[in-house]
Amino acid sequence: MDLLLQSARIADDAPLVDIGVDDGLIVEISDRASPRAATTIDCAGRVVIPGLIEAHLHLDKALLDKEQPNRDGTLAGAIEVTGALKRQFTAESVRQRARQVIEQSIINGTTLIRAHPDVDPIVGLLGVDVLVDLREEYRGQVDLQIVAFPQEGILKAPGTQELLAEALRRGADVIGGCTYNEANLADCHRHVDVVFGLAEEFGVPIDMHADFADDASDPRFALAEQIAEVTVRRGMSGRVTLGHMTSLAGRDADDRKSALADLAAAGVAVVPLPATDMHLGGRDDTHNVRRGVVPVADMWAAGVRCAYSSNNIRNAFTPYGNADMLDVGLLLAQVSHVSGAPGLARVLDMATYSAAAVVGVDDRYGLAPGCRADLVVLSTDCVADVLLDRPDRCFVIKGGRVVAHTTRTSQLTEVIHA
Ligand SMILES: O=c1cc[nH]c(=O)[nH]1
Repeated sequence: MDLLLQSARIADDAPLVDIGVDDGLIVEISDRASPRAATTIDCAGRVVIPGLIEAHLHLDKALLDKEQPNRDGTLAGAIEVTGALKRQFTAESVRQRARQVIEQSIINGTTLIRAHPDVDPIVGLLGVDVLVDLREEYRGQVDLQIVAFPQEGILKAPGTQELLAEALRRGADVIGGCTYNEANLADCHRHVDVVFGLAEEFGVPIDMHADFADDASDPRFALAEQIAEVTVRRGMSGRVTLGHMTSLAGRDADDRKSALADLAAAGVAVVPLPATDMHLGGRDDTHNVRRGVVPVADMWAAGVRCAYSSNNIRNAFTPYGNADMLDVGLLLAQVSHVSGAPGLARVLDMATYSAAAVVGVDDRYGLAPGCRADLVVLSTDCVADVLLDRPDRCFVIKGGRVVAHTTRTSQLTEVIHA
């Protein structure tokens, strides 16, 4: 056996287990596995979870906030500032910033990142090319999926459709979209058609930014039902994901329920990005400022497959973040009025099992014999408290190999009484 995790907590209502790993896979979970292993980690009752999945991250645009912040805090402001900064991007600058965030992610227990590099006439395929290289460089430490993302629109930025096709030829795994950045509703519909056409031509899944606005009063930001209909008609159920979808929060309850029912029936997944959605949303509200995050309890009730993610790290879209999925999960819980063990477990599920289904790697994901050994040992002894405790990622294991560990120099902390 290559690796043995002894005395691991994988459920609060069951005894501790030993987890045996061989050849990159979990081969045994039992109350006492054979102690013969090349490497043994004594978990001493600490929680082990499957690797965290960052389902939506703009690595190419990370860490730009010191260069130029977003002056008015709006989505339009973020696109404008970043559009200007993009003109100075070089392969080296993108690589260096992306590497920093990839390594932060690994240290924080992420074992798969779905990255959305911009593809447009400003940057061309720079981000895609750099990420294709980084996908190889980090193979075995973290899996990278690459989404070709038309941030500037497709109809609005002529030449983008051809660049998207070339990105897929050069190795992008997923076709992206950005419906909200088209000039009118007809172009939004054409945008959706182009994206589905490319998905069919290249046999790839779809992951679009859509309905990113405070409310759905402008039909350009109310495409949920149309995308659900196209998904079913074009036989793409289970292969379409939509990021943001914040305008769902601004619809009245019945309308939202109906849109979510359509998305669930069509097998369309939704990924809220709470740090960005809250930061950019509600900017015109003078009182009772909106939270601007799609209500997760309604998605759960409707049966919509969902994940959450960081989206951006420290740039004009999101001037926060440490690429830490547990941090973002706690934010999502707080923003969404989620409390109690069952609710918090569902939020954690959105970063693990449900996220694995969203990005299409759920076949051998999890804590069971036969699953890939992508695991995180946390400095807490209670599964229900994983989000609340903000635990250290003591060991991060990718494909059965320890790829990061955090060692506290002192475990002793105490209050000094007068
Ligand atoms: O369109 C968007 C929205 C959020 N973050 C981005 O990078 N792009």
